[in-house]
Amino acid sequence: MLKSQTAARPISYSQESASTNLLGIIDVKTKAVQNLRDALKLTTINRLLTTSYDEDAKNIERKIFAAVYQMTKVGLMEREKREINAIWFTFVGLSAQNIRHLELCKITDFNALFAVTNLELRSLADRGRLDVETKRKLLQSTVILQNHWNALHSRTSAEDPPPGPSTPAIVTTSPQGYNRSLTANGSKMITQSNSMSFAAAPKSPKAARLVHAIPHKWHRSTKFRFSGDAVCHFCQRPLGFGFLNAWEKCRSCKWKVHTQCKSRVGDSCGLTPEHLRVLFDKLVQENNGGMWKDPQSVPGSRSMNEPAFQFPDTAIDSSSSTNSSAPSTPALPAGIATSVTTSLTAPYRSERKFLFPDTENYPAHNRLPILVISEGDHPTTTEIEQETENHLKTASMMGTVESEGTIVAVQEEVVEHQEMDHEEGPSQEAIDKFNKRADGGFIWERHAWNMSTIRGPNAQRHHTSLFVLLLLLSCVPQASWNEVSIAFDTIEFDKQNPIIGRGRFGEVQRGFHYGDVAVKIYNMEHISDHSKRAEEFKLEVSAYKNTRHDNIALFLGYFMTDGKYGMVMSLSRGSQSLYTLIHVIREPLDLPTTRMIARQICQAVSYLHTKKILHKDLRSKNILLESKNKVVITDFGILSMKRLAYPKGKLGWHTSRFWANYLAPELAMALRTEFDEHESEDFPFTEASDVYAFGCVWFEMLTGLLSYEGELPHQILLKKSQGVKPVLPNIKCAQELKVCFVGNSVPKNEKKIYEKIARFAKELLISCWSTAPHERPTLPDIIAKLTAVPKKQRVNRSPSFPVMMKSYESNF
Ligand SMILES: Nc1ncnc2c1ncn2[C@@H]1O[C@H](COP(=O)(O)OP(=O)(O)OP(=O)(O)O)[C@@H](O)[C@H]1O
Repeated sequence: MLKSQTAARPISYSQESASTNLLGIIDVKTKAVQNLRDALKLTTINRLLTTSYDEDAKNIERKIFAAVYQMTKVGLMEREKREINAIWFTFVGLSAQNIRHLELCKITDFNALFAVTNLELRSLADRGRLDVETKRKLLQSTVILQNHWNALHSRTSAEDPPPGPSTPAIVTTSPQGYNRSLTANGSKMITQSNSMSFAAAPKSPKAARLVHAIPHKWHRSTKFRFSGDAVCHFCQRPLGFGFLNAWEKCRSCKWKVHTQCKSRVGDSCGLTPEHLRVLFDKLVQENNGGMWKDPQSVPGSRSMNEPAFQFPDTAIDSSSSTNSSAPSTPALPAGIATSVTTSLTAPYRSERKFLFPDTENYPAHNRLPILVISEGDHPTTTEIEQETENHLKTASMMGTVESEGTIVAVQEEVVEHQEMDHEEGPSQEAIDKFNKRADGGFIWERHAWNMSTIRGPNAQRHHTSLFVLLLLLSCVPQASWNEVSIAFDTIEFDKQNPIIGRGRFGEVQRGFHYGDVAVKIYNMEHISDHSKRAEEFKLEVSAYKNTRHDNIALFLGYFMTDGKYGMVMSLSRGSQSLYTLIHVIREPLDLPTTRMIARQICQAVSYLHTKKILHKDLRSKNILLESKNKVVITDFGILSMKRLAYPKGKLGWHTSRFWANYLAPELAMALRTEFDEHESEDFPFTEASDVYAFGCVWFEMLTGLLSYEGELPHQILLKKSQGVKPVLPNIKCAQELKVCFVGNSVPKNEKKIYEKIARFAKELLISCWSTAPHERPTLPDIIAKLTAVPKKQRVNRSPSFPVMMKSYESNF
């Protein structure tokens, strides 16, 4: 039976060459690979992928998988893993181009292949424009491979430590300075998809569990709690409100528990953000080649408000046990499963993922952060609550993706009158704080945020410069602030049409001050201590004050008068942003224009980075069209988590519309449900997160669409946290790029150049969207690439381009 089938379906050329190539590797890993070669000889791809195959075929299949599995155990090098992966894909029927695409999407070995969910794989296949049949084969073969993998794993786990696809050695470093090497044995997969029936993975032997002992650092809260909604992480009962609550909070893992529950929690607090970062580096960047794992599978999910990473040894209540009756597979949030009701409290789940042993149950407080969209000035809390409620009701009723809600509120009158000191720089207190930081142990300060400092791992490198900057602010003769201070009453505001627009952090008015100017009046209500507002405002403005770049809105001066805090800048004549051009006027940009704008954005942001300033809010709305061949960027360094948390309430973050669309995955992962002053200081904005945002703007210019267009903010957060990248939709951009995304027919004689340009555009996009921040290109790299982009002989011009942008051909 077996022989006759083999004879009927000879191995195709590609399979033969696949197995021949394989031999090169196999020489070194003889025994294991010999099995694979034998197995490959016995079968054909068609049989492998048919759903109704007979017993013999199944046996052959098993042999293949057993061989592949064995092979992975013999300790392959990265290159070999990559090669085998490519051979496997060839064997499955993927073309070299398909394989290249998957590799670009970080599917370079089995680990990476198994780390993506079925849905993600489908999306990757769509993005790579795999034809229907190849896509089917890829999906099906992956499921089969994984299925066998699990079966083999369960058979061998008793004898060997299972080498499964997500069993990396993890090294965590604790603040106490000890290193430990952890091996996540017994990785487990769960499935919610009916189409997949993975063999149940066995529980790992007790001895192989991770041991994790970082003592909690409890401190008793003396805060007055307005809301009684927060629950004890241990017993899940309310913590209480007012002063009548007796609860304590761990400074490391942020668990809040009743005092009486504390003794039952155990003394292992899990992973601090620092641990998480190291762990992520190991898991995500090294093992998965940039693909985010499911937040539940790695302790990094702590950053999404999950509880500390608890292992069975330290399990604290029945709900965290695998034997618990608590549902371990809660509903998939909307946006992942198509018809699932939108739920803001839905825990993160995905179709197929690895879990560390005994960790799949997380308590119910594991929530997605809520983003309340506010346009214009700060809405009142009631408005926000009402809006959110309506929003949720609609979303849950419809079960579909709807557009974002918008709250536009009238600016509350600023009643406070404050004594202003025009002459002062930041206070001595602020400078002392920075001194302290420069001296020794680094403390994240709120000022550091607002000063748009370089964050995260780079901070150590940069805080000295920050200190220098502050020192300059204080030591430079007072005149430097005086020179740029403008008396409010010397500004003439346009009486007819004063307001240019309102943003989340203030409004921009048209004015005259020795020429036309734009005056941005800041909301400073998020600083409750009035005496600190001026200082805070100056720190924000200092980011502008110290910049001089052709593509950055020109700072002319500032004022602080009668509770009004404002900045005067050059008026961008069109008062039109890139956002308006792309999404309101809906102007398709031709390639030279796209390239020119992109280059100018990169130059400006790169300049900010050299000044140790992070933009933190780079998006098309903050890119103004200054003239026909010039853009300027604004709104940099203003965004802070404290601002987003205002007004305080039980609800989440009050963000501008589409804020989540531009948020780098690591930021989405770091976003918690509640604002915590100490945690938010550590929000990981970096140069790389600015590069990610640039990728989104690049995407917008290419496609005329926002990334994740039409999706609700929390769905976007969820997808980002799971490494699901936006699907490339139909492209409305210039003809030369269309070929890349939708394969439109192009003149034959220009096809090659079109393809080259398109490939460049796409690769730039993919690299900026790398999940691992360190894999994103730097801005100078991007500028170099943009400069080298192939040029087309004839430029397609957009006839309906706005007045200020008639032609850019001359630039190229
Ligand atoms: N220098 C400027 N010249 C002309 N128009 C400007 C200038 N700066 C900002 N604007 C316009 O003023 C409006 C409000 O800008 P602002 O930066 O306050 O908010 P936004 O970016 O639109 O919204 P948000 O900050 O909430 O995302 C925008 O339409 C923007 O294009």
